[in-house]
Order: sequence, then structure tokens, then C-alpha cells
Amino acid sequence: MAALSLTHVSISFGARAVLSDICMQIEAGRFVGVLGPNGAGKSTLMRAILGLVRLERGAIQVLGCAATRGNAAIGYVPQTRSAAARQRLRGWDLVASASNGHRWGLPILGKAARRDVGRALDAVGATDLARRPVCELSGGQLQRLLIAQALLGRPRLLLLDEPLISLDPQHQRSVVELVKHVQQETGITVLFSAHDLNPLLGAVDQVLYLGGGRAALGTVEEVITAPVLSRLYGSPIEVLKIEGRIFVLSGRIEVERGAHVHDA
Ligand SMILES: Nc1ncnc2c1ncn2[C@@H]1O[C@H](COP(=O)(O)OP(=O)(O)OP(=O)(O)O)[C@@H](O)[C@H]1O
Repeated sequence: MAALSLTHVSISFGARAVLSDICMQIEAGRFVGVLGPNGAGKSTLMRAILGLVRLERGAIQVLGCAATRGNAAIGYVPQTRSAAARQRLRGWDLVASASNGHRWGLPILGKAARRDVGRALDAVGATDLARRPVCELSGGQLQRLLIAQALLGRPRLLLLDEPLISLDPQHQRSVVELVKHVQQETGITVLFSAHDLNPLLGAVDQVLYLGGGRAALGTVEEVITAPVLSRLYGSPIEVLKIEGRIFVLSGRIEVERGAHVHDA
């Protein structure tokens, strides 16, 4: 069964068409890098999979069921980390606060829920962060806890919205390796959005590139090519491969990395 299936999906905000007639299927167990320029619709797609955005047309199925709010089969790490970073909680409490959907609340947990928190911390190698105050953690350590939060309840689809923002290259690598490890250990399907493909190379099975309302899904070799990306950007794109890194250029200017500015 496909983990995710989009059939003729169109999403608009007012006159702004973000996704236009997207059809695709993502097989269960895949690690998919979601790429595309600012405003291409990466976050919107994730929110639509979560049932939080109204489709103008088409249908989204998650693990064989229509996308709907509060789907316990989906774990989600949203883009903004700043609210979490200010928390005066310990690591364990931060993860536990998402138990039963009580994000940022402090529910009194039963035995099974406490076991689940311990399991999620263990799954991301963060048991040593359980007693540390969240406000003292590095961006990479905090991201580890937010991924643990998303793994509560053993979801089968994990959505990570730009989890590498504001992390240095070493922490970026450790977050990608962590997610890869979780995917391989649990067989979970992963959608991981990023504005630079390079940290994901070697980890992703496929990339989903969004641009101009359209989408291309396939291996890096199939999608990151001048013809495919020129079609998505609607202008000539050049793809350079240098020493194992890939650069996507428009008129000699790198289009993927430089244009992205986010508040993490
Ligand atoms: N709730 C909303 N109301 C109106 N417009 C919206 C809404 N959400 C997103 N948009 C617009 O839809 C487009 C796609 O936004 P989205 O955040 O999905 O892009 P993105 O690919 O995630 O971009 P980025 O790389 O900057 O995070 C943007 O033009 C954005 O301004």
C-alpha cells in the first residue's frame, strides 16, 4: 500500500495557486527529500497531508485513508523551533508534553505513555537530554527532542518541515543521520523538506521537487536534472556536480540555498 497518494490535488490561497493538479504516490518506507524554492508549497503540502489545508480539487490519501486532522499515524515536526527553545522544561517534559496531543501542556502520564516517552527518547539517542533544561540545549539537541515528540505513538509517516534551518553543517549531518537511522529501524515513511539537497544526499531514496505549482518525484538522478528543474522553475536551470555536491544554478546564481531566510 502507498504511504501517501495524491490524486489531481490543487491548492490555492485566494488568487495564488500553490499546487496545481498534482498526482503522485509515495511507497511505504521511503525517505523522501522535499525540495523547491521559497513559496513552492513544501509546508503547504505537509499541512494538507495533516488535513489542515483545504484542497481546491483532488484527494490525498494517507496509508489508504482520506487525509484528516488529528491522524495519529502521522508524526509532524513543524518548521518553527523558537517557541520550544524558550521552554524552561526538562527534555523529558518537553517530549511528554506532546503525549496525547497535549503539545506544550503537561499532562499526567500513565505507565504506557511514560514508556512511550522513554522509547521515543531512546529512538533518537536523547536519553541523556531527558534531565537537561531545554533552554540550555543546542539547536541540534532541541531538534532531536522535537523528533522524539513526533515519534510518540509510533506513527507510520513522519513529516519534517525544514528541520535543518539554522543548524551548522555538523548538526545538519547528525539530524539527517538520525532520521535515516529511525527510518531504517522502524520502516517509517519520511518526508523531509530542505532548501539544500546536499545534506540529504546519500540518505534519501527519492526527492520530491516542487516548483511553479508542479511536482517531480523520483531518484536524485531522475529529478535533479536541467530539463526537469527548468520545467519546474519555468526558466533555464543548470545542474552542476562538483566533488559529490550538487549545485542548482539559474544564470550562474545558486537558486536553492541563498534565497532561503527563515526564523527557526
Ligand atoms: N494560510 C495561508 N494563507 C495565504 N497564503 C498562504 C498560506 N499559507 C501559505 N501561503 C502562501 O502559499 C505559498 C506557499 O507557501 P509555503 O509556506 O507552503 O512554501 P514553502 O515551499 O514551504 O516555502 P519556504 O521554503 O519559504 O518555507 C506562499 O506564497 C505562501 O505565502
